[in-house]
Amino acid sequence: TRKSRPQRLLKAVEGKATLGDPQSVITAIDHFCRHKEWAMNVGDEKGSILDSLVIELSPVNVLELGTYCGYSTVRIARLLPPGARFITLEFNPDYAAVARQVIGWAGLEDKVQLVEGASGDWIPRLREHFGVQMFDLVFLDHWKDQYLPDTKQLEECGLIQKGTVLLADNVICPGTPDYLKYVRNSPHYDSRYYRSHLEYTKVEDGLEKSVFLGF
Ligand SMILES: Cn1ncc2cc([C@H](O)c3cccc(CNC(=O)c4cc(-c5ccc(F)cc5)cc(O)c4O)c3)ccc21
Ligand SMILES: [Mg+2]
Repeated sequence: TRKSRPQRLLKAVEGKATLGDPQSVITAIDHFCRHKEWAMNVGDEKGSILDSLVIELSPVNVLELGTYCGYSTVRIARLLPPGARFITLEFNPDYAAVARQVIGWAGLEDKVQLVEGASGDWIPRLREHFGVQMFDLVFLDHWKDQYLPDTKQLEECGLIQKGTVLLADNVICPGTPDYLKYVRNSPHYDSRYYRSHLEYTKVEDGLEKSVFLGF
């Protein structure tokens, strides 16, 4: 059977990137998606905004919802301080299999814990299973209608505390209207929109950064 898009993307990494060099993995994926076959990675333009926020925050505990092929996982993990803990949740086993290899090519497997399963099932178990108390940064990039329920569940589980930064991809395209309304209207969040473009296109999209102010 024909290879899947994630498998074709992985082939491009294996053919172009240098083993153990995260930047070459990022460059190989961006080149493949811009010139060969579009894929829903956060991409280079929004990725640069993500980079600057990770560098500024220097987070110790990071959660990513929606690994896909591991592109944003590599972007984030390559910038984390030693001893940081990074959990990324992926429910699709084919995506998870490709992501493990992409993360491995970047030489970042020791910095990332890829957990196979759905966010809603895992969020209530992160504290006792991984001994994590709270997250400094949560990157939301999974099903767009899951951003809001998962944010509420993270609040209820005490995994979002004063200072936690939520960074949401695709708040314009495909769009996350209910989530956006919530974080922008809630007195408990200080929210800001970083205008950009849908990965590898001229279509408007952007990232929403929301800092939890405490209850
Ligand atoms: C519950 N749970 N827990 C873990 C978990 C993990 C997943 C998967 O990683 C997964 C699978 C399919 C879709 C997504 C969401 N991503 C998107 O849908 C998206 C679309 C576009 C776009 C934009 C314009 C188009 F024309 C087409 C697609 C651009 C983007 O950047 C995207 O992120 C995520 C799903 C649910 C999960
Ligand atoms: Mg996205």
